[in-house]
Amino acid sequence: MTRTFGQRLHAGIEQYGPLCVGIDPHGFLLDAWGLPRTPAGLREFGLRVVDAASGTIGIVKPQIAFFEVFGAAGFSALEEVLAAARAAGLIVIADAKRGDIGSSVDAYGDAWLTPGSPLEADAVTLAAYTGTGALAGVFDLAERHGKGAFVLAATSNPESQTLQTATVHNGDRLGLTVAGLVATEIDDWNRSRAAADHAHGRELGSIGVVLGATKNLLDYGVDARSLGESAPMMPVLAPGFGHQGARFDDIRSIYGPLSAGIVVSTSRSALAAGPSALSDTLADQAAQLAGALS
Ligand SMILES: O=c1ccn([C@@H]2O[C@H](COP(=O)(O)O)[C@@H](O)[C@H]2O)c(=O)[nH]1
Repeated sequence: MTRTFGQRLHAGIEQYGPLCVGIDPHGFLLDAWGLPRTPAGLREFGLRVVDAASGTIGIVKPQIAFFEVFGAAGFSALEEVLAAARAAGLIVIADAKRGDIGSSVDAYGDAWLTPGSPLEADAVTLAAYTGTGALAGVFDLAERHGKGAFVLAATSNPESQTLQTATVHNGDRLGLTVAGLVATEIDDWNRSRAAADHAHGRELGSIGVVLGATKNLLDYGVDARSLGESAPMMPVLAPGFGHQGARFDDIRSIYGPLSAGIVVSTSRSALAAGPSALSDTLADQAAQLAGALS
């Protein structure tokens, strides 16, 4: 029986903690790492992050945009990095932020989540501007293959506020913010799947949301306290630490009970350590995180 993504994520967090390092080959980081700003540089950068993460933490998150810059050659480098990360037993979240009408977004699901696909990852990030219902085909595909997805709800950037705090003005979700609506609908999805598949007793759902750590979630209309009571609990991908200003010590106050299913993402604040110190830096960050969550 294929384990669900939620089960694999839960096991990974139990073993290594919730730290996830981004594979974000910014130009300034390639320079600092002594690597060229070319597809070969990206490949080397990605493989070194995989090496440093392997055996130290459990999750990596390649930022697809940096690979896309180089077209086919960038994607070829990415394919090697994804394969190496998965072969090392890391959980790979492709931060691709895909979204479209259902008939097209399904193809994104095929690309990122189908076993054997050149870009196979364990989970992909999605954007719900077309409505979370449009993403249902990807959620179904993910479930069939033991994969996952994280849907943008309250993003960490300052520009997100006006759109994501706009309120729903009709239907049975009247008064929810856009961020709250996405989080509620994803929570509902996980609960409906658990009900359909009760025998597995899942601890974490397989479809999660992105909730930026730089935000007061209640201001965005996301009630972490009530969402955290759901079974299975919706996993949360949490960017915004370090470079964007959020601190591990604030996790419990930001995410409340959702902290139990959180994936804590750091990119620049870890990667700035450079390739030879990266493994130690990740170990330090993982220890700080464990302290903050104890
Ligand atoms: O709301 C969001 C969604 C995604 N991200 C991505 O996470 C990393 C953050 O990088 P840092 O260097 O740790 O700031 C990056 O890939 C973003 O695209 C996000 O920051 N916020």
